[in-house]
Amino acid sequence: MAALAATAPAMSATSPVPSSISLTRYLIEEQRAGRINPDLRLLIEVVARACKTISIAVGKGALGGVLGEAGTPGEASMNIQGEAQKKLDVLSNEILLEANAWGGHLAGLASEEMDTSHPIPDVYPRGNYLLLFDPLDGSSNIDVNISVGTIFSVLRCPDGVTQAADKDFLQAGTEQVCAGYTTYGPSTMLVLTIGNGTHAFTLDREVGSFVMTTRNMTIPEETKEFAVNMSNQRHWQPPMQAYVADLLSGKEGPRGKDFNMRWVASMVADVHRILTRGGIFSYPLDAKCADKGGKLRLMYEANPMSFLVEQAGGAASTGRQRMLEVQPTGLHMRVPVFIGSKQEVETAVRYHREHDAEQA
Ligand SMILES: O=P(O)(O)OC[C@H]1O[C@](O)(COP(=O)(O)O)[C@@H](O)[C@@H]1O
Repeated sequence: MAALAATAPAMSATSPVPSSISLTRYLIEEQRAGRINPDLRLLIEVVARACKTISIAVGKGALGGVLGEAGTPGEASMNIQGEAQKKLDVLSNEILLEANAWGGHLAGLASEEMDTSHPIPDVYPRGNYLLLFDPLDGSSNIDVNISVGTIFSVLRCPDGVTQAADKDFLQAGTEQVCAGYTTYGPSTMLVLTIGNGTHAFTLDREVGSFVMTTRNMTIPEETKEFAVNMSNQRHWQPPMQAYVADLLSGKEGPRGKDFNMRWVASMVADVHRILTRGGIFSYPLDAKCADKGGKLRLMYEANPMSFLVEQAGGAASTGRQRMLEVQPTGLHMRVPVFIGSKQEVETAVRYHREHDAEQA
């Protein structure tokens, strides 16, 4: 499947789901339709199974002794991002590495929690795909029992490469063949795209399998709901200041309507809300993260979420460029993020464009 065109599939309204279409049945039907091959189907099944294991660990919480910081008292364990790792960050990472090492579908893995890409041990067969993941997104919410999640993205390994190196992962988001996230909240849900719409599956804990609960998630083009960490406002650039000031000025202001705000501080939870009922999520460039190019990671967070949102009729941008067309310069590259209802993302982009034109 060549680079993703800029258009999502013809949007059919969110379709009611006949009873009990399991993830396995959905993937087999997609394979029969020639939209995925057996290797990618099995890779998705392996990732889903790892997420079930993570869901059990997250669900145990303090009873499982998995809350709190990793490392030893007084010596936190830090990741490549310079962040103190939580026990569940480390455990989720290990679960995903172990589950995907021996499957034979991968030529390499890359994790938000690891400095460099992870080779497939020589003892195991290798495959043609590259898997990238944020093993546990929303870490700051783990110990306070708020939804967290796992985010993943699949790329093809360049031809002729059997053991992938970091450079082989540096492909634009348009090259993704699959993306998804699992959110560990009141229920555990897997949201997935292989480039044929975005679909939601809920974990049936009795049966132990993911069952489709929404086919063709569709994001309303317009919204009255925005998500941003307002406490960063003083650090924002002028176009972001102007955009949010107009949002907050309500129906008396230039936007002519009242907006409501939500901020879970777990990207998976905020984006899941947007995929379910619309909205815009933004983590703009601000003075605190300007030296890094942004707060959120392109490869593990922005790209997979952008593929899912575009496939649901939404849009995703850095504020100045379509997210999926950004050329990665490193595994841990960070970007500003505007994602969600199409017209609202286009409006946020327009504030940046007009500001840049005035500065030119
Ligand atoms: O702490 P802040 O500034 O509200 O940022 C919250 C954002 O950071 C994140 O937690 C970053 O992700 P990680 O937890 O994977 O580091 C996002 O999930 C969330 O949207």
